[in-house]
Amino acid sequence: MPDVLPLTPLTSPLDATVRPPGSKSITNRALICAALAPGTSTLTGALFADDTQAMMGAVTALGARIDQDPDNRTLTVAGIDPSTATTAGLIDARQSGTTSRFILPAAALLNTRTVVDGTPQLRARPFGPILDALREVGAQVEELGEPGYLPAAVRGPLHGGKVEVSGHISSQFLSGLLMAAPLMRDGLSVSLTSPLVSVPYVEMTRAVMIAFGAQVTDLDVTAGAYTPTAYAIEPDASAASYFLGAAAVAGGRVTVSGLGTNSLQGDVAFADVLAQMGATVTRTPNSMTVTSSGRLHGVDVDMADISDTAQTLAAVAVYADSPTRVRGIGFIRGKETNRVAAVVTELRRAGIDATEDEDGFTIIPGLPRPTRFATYEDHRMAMSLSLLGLRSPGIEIEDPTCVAKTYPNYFTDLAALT
Ligand SMILES: O=C(O)C1=C[C@@H](OP(=O)(O)O)[C@@H](O)[C@H](O)C1
Ligand SMILES: C=C(OP(=O)(O)O)C(=O)O
Repeated sequence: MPDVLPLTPLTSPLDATVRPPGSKSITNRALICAALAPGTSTLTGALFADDTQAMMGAVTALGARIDQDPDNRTLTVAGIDPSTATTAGLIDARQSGTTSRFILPAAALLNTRTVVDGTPQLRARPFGPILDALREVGAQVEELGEPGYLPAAVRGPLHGGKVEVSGHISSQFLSGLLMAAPLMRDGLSVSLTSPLVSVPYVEMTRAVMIAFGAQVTDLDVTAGAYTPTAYAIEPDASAASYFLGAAAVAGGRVTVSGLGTNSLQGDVAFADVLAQMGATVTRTPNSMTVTSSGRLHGVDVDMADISDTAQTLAAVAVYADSPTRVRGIGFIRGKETNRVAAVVTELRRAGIDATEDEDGFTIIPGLPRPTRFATYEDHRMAMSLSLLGLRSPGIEIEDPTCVAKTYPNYFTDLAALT
């Protein structure tokens, strides 16, 4: 992959079927549950990318053993008994929010000290709420850098019981606590101290936990154990947004296979936003299709539940016939980069009238000029802005390999669409 990737606009409408790689969020949840289930679990359809390699390294550090079979997208996991396991002592969560926020409570189940750290990008993201909650449930927590940030050390065991956690910064704190909770002495009952963002991810957490034999109702988890399980992981719905967005931008039809009406992922609702913009969306139990003439209307939409697709929408909105306002996503300023500022800055450099709002952004459609887009070490900046290259000449993507965080073959799969 070159340092800068030039893109060539399509000359005819799309007519393609694509199956994105496995869901990052489901893979990393299944890895946690499998690692905490004494015995052998098999995960099929798994994602092989930087974020899931980070999680594999993390659970391995806690004593789980993983056999990777990338050709068959399968992981075989031999889980641990946290009451007797010992840790390798240091976990590098790399750039991965899910790995870091999910492994902290899991590591804190063990009666030995684990340090969790990550890249400078991850060190800049918030951890205060989960570190405070872990103290409340019995962990010894050391904040080794800035208070409320990585690196941090944790040591258990955890008595569990009642705990409060905020919901407005990230749902990952809650998901991480819930997944460790069956192994806490008293189980766990969580109260939220602020409104929850990314709600569908918590529903996903419960679904994966239940598949591995946990007892969880709403935010209450009963003490018990995980059961080793054979678990099938569906394709990544956030990744699918780029291909569905491609159909909207370039016109034509794109079908995403493996993501149907019963998906665990909230991000499948991105297709409904495209429908509001004028595209046609059809779903079957095992696929979704977007068909578009390329003529789109702007929308006013709250994306607090599906914020990983907000940048995708920003790219699509450039080609609508009226402005698009995205609300409810102020918290994405704390993701891989400040995503509100980054997307607005890059679209403005392309001559598009985009503005930052307190809780999101507004995009006034226009004709993008040839632009070399910066990507801020954010896979979603690269994948979203690539959609402009399908319709407008002279679009280039800097540092295209940053997509390796969740989708190493993205640009190959994008090229294969045509
Ligand atoms: O739980 C998860 O798997 C995720 C939750 C979301 O994060 P927040 O809860 O921080 O919004 C999402 O952006 C992230 O990509 C994956
Ligand atoms: C926010 C993201 O990832 P994470 O929080 O898991 O690092 C993402 O994949 O867009």
